[in-house]
Amino acid sequence: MSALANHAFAKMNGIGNEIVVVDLRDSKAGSKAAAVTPEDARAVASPAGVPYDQLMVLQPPRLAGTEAFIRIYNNDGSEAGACGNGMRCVVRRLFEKTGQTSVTFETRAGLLNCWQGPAPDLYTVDMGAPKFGWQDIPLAEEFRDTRYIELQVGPIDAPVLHSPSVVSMGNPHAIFWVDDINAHDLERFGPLLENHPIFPERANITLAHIVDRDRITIRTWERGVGLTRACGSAACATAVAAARLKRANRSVEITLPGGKLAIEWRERDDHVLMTGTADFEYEGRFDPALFASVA
Ligand SMILES: N[C@@H](CCC[C@H](N)C(=O)O)C(=O)O
Repeated sequence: MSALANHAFAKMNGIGNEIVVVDLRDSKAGSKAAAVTPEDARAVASPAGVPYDQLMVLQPPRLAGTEAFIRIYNNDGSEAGACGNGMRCVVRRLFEKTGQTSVTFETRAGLLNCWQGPAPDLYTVDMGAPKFGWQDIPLAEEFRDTRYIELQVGPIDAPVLHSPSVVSMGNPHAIFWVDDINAHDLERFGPLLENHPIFPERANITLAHIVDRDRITIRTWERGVGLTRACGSAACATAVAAARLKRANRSVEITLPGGKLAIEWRERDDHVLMTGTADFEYEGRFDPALFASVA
C-alpha cells in the first residue's frame, strides 16, 4: 500500500505554482512508509487526485539540526533537487503549526535555510549558491562560458530563440533573453528545449525580458510539468544570469504570471535569497483508491 493512502495533505500555492505538501515525518526514516514512489506521485496528479505542479514530501530528518529531508516530485513523477515556491509553502505550513520563524531543511540539492520575513506574510528561502560549470548544470558537452551557450530554435540564419544562459539552482535552467515573453509559443518550444540532447537531465526553460536593472519579467516551461504560473528557482536562475551578464543589479524584482518575487544574489557568500508569499487553499486526505493500481 502507498505511503500516501489515506494520508493528510495540504493544497497550497506559491504565487500560482500549484503545490501539495505531505508530512511523512512520523514514519520511520528509510522505511517504506516514508517513501513516495514516482507511481504514487503520478497517481496524486491523476484527474481523480489533487492537481499540483510539485508534491513536497517531508521525510524524517537525516541530519542533526534539520527539520526534515524534503523530496520534491514533479507531476510526471520525476524528482527535482529544488523548488523555491514549494519551499515557501512548506515553511508557511510549518510556521503556522509550530510558531517557528526560522528553519533548516535538507533537500537533494543540499541544506536550505528559510525564515519568515521581512513582513509577516513573506517567506524567504536561502536557495544556496548557483552553479555555472557545464558539468554541474549539466550539459552534454563542454561550454567554457555558460553566460550564453550555442542553442537555437528556428531557421539557422533567423532563429526565433537563441543563445540562452544556463545555470543550476540545484536544478537545471536555461534562460532565453527576449523582448516580449508573450510573443513566443512556449507551449510548443518548451517540450523541445526541455528534452534537447544538450540537457542530459532535461531542463527548465524560461523566457526572460529585462525591463531595467531592477526588474525582469519571466515565463517558464517547467521540466516534468509544463507551463506554470510561477517557478521560484527559475526566478533565481534568471536574476543570477542577468547579473552575471551585467544587465541587472544583484537585487531584482521578478514578475511571473502568478505574481512577484524579490531575488537577492548576496555578495558575501554567493547565496541566492528568494522572498515571496505562500497561500493555503485546502486540506484533505488522499483517497486510497487512487493508489489501488500502484500496489
Ligand atoms: N516550481 C519550482 C521548480 C520545480 C522543479 C522543476 N520542475 C525541476 O524539475 O527542476 C520552483 O518554484 O522552483
